Amino acid sequence: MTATTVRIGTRASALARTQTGHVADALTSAAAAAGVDVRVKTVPVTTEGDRSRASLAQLGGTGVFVTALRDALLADVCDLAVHSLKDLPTAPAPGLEIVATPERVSPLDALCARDGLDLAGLPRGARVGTGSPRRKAQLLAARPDLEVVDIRGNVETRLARALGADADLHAVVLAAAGLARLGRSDVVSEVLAPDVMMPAPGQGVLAVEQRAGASFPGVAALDHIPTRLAATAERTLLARLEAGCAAPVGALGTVSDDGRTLELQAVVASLDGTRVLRHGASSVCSAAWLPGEPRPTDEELTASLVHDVQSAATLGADLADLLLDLGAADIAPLR
Ligand SMILES: NCc1[nH]cc(CCC(=O)O)c1CC(=O)O
Repeated sequence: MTATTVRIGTRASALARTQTGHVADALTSAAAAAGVDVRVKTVPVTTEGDRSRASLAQLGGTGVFVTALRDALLADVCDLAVHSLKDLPTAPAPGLEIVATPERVSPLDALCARDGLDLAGLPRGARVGTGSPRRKAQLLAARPDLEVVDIRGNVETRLARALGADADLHAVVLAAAGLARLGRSDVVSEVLAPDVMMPAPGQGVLAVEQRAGASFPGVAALDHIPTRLAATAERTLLARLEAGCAAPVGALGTVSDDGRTLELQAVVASLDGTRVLRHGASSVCSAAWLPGEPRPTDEELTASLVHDVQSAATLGADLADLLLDLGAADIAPLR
């Protein structure tokens, strides 16, 4: 049997390489289970987001990590690209499609503080680092006394600001998923609950992107249905708010264990944390997929999946409309 070679483009950062490695391993196993011999070749790609020292807000946020990988896909330099879904603009990319969202790791944010302190235990006026307006707003809503410091850089650089020998901050806030993928969950002093720190839409979800219409063995099997439904609701909400990834907007979708309900919670906050709009809604799912049971075949899934994805999108759009009716655009700079 001849092996099919699949080229996966990846950014050079440790987080990107780890994420790509997870997907590459899962792809090789899924293809092998289907009786296909797949060799994965990793193609390194550099992006503006990796090169620049400017803050995310300065760079304009949306898409800085993504464009070079997408160009590589379109130029046929690679076959698949692995993105953090939360870094992907909500607008569809012409000529490309997201073919799989593997099972989500934790969606939540994590406080990494000196001396293992939790948020409530930080001293008055403590300096906490984050480059994210969403995290800043919610930190200030919980603890108005904190001094939130704008920071940038890869995960290790940011951790060093709070935990390194020359630390100048009391704590930093990072995505729990990124830390888990890097094997650095040991530095987490508190996983922040969504009623304190609503995560970014798509946080903790990986998106596997390809040229539209392409087909590589094993890739479709990487898709995790509850993850796709949650991500669809979160990202449709973000798109309907016309908000970018630098807007102070959080959202979290959760599929119930019986597969019958998709719950969506969302937060829109003012940048100084003094006003926080929080709402939730839910929709009914077909329960065609149940956690712990083997994944149905695509043929079995298609009709119910199309229906569930559509309901998830409607849930996100309706919750966004409700937030807009309640004054979301007056509270937060959405664009
Ligand atoms: N914007 C950078 C980024 N993009 C994805 C992750 C973490 C992993 C994820 O959310 O999937 C991070 C780092 C962070 O926010 O701490």
